[in-house]
Amino acid sequence: MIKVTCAIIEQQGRVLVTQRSGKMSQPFLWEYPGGKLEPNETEEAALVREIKEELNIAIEPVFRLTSVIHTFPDNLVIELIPFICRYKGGNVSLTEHRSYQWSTLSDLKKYDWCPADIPVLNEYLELKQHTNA
Ligand SMILES: Nc1nc2c([nH]c(=O)n2[C@@H]2O[C@H](COP(=O)(O)OP(=O)(O)OP(=O)(O)O)[C@@H](O)[C@H]2O)c(=O)[nH]1
Repeated sequence: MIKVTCAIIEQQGRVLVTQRSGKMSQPFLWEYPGGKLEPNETEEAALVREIKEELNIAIEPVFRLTSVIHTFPDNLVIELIPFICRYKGGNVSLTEHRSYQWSTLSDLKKYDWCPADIPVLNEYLELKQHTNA
């Protein structure tokens, strides 16, 4: 099973969402940016590294949500490990993705998400409803 970290990056009540490019697997679907853990890397370190590589911004992972085990049609299995993250600085510049948006919470459900991200989105919105954080 491949461990993949992903970041729910918050800034001023909005969340950064990214669209996969036509060259990637799951082309044009939306996701939380992130990527695979390297050997001996912590989840948090992998996420900070991937976000710097993919978006050129600095983040701080703050709160881990429940991970999601997802099996793709070709039998690839991933563990998607989400963290709510604080945006620390830098301007977004895309190196791999097709596009990005700072989405309001109420718009998040409108995106065409990677299937593995749906339970993450639901848990996140549930948490936000109950904490008002
Ligand atoms: N980064 C990221 N990957 C996700 C999400 N949801 C999801 O199913 N994945 C899947 O997790 C795997 C690892 O993501 P990745 O973005 O590091 O993949 P990669 O470029 O190294 O390889 P690949 O795109 O050729 O598969 C991919 O198969 C990707 O489709 C998500 O929210 N964020």
